[in-house]
Amino acid sequence: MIEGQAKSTACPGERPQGWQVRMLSWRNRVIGSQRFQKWAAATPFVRSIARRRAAQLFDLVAGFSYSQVLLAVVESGCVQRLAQGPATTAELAEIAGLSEDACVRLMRAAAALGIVEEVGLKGEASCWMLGRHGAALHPNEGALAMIRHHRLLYADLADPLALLRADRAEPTALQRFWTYAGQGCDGLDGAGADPYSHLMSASQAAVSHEILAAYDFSRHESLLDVGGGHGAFLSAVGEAAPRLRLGLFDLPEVIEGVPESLGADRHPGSFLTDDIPSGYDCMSLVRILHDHDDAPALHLLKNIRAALAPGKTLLIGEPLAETPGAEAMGGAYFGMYLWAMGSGRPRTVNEIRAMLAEAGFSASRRVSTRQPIIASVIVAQA
Ligand SMILES: C[S@@+](CC[C@H](N)C(=O)[O-])C[C@H]1O[C@@H](n2cnc3c(N)ncnc32)[C@H](O)[C@@H]1O
Repeated sequence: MIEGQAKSTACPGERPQGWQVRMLSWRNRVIGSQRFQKWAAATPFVRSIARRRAAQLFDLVAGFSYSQVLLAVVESGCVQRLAQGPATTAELAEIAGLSEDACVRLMRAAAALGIVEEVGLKGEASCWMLGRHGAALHPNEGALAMIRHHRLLYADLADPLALLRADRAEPTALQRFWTYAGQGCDGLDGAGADPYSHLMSASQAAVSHEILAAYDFSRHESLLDVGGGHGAFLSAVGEAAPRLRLGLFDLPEVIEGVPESLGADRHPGSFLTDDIPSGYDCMSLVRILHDHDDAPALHLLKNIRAALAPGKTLLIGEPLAETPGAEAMGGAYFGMYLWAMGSGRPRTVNEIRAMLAEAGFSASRRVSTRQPIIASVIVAQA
């Protein structure tokens, strides 16, 4: 489904000003007052709102602990074992290398988060199966890979103020992982690209699913995926549109790992220092633009514009900042992740459209996706 107009995302000028700011200040004074809090807790109907808000605030305070419970049940192999059916505490304790006491503590924590559920089986003291979140999670290899990968982000965020005060001048765990990040055009180093290329391939299925449900590539003759990694996105597009001629542009070290079976033309190079090859009527940037600060991101868009004939198409697919209903994903998750990575920022749809116009694209529009928390799509015409 294609929207004619980009959905409006607040620009700084559209944010609350003047009397609205005074109203918000009044609201904050009321919410923060002990008298109001006591009144809200004691008043029927308002009480249920107050409880919900208190629970949300508690989740904010304790969320880091929830994420570590998730890491423990995934890394221990318990989620994968429970995907095959219920298991006893004794069996899970053995798989996880834990005492039964520790295992019960972990499982109860995971049950409270909806990852597992405690069930009664005849003759067993305690037995467990997957909960709602565990059931959704276990077949999602990409999400499981990201949960493990988050060890690095967790380490970088151990002292969040120190991370921010370093102003990206100190090396971080994430910067060492994403070897191309934070090095600018001159010091670019794709060596050691295998770990991130595998992580990207593992987490690509959900992204290509969203993009392919939103956009029909069979209207094109050829597609160059810029920053295409090991070709997971191209492979999914190739299945959906078998007549499309495929090309993949990425750093030479990454291109080496592209399987022959992909059947795509390979173009090794850096989109920051080399020209993008021409001769394609569509190009894609999937989870690329947000990796780069504004100057290199604009350079990349200009580079692509120069390689596309007038009227030809660029598709950008990535999660966006200020996505309604998924604001925390953009500002709080990607904002901090990309800061720690040393390069890039999440952008709103309007920020990307403004950059596309500056790069010389004649038109752009947002295409709705079913799960914008995974990927949004912007399509531009050269
Ligand atoms: C976050 S990954 C996304 C990979 C893929 N598009 C996906 O969604 O799975 C970023 C990709 O951009 C590539 N990349 C980073 N800097 C690059 C550059 N200067 N030139 C070409 N490719 C680059 C990386 O090697 C990596 O494959």
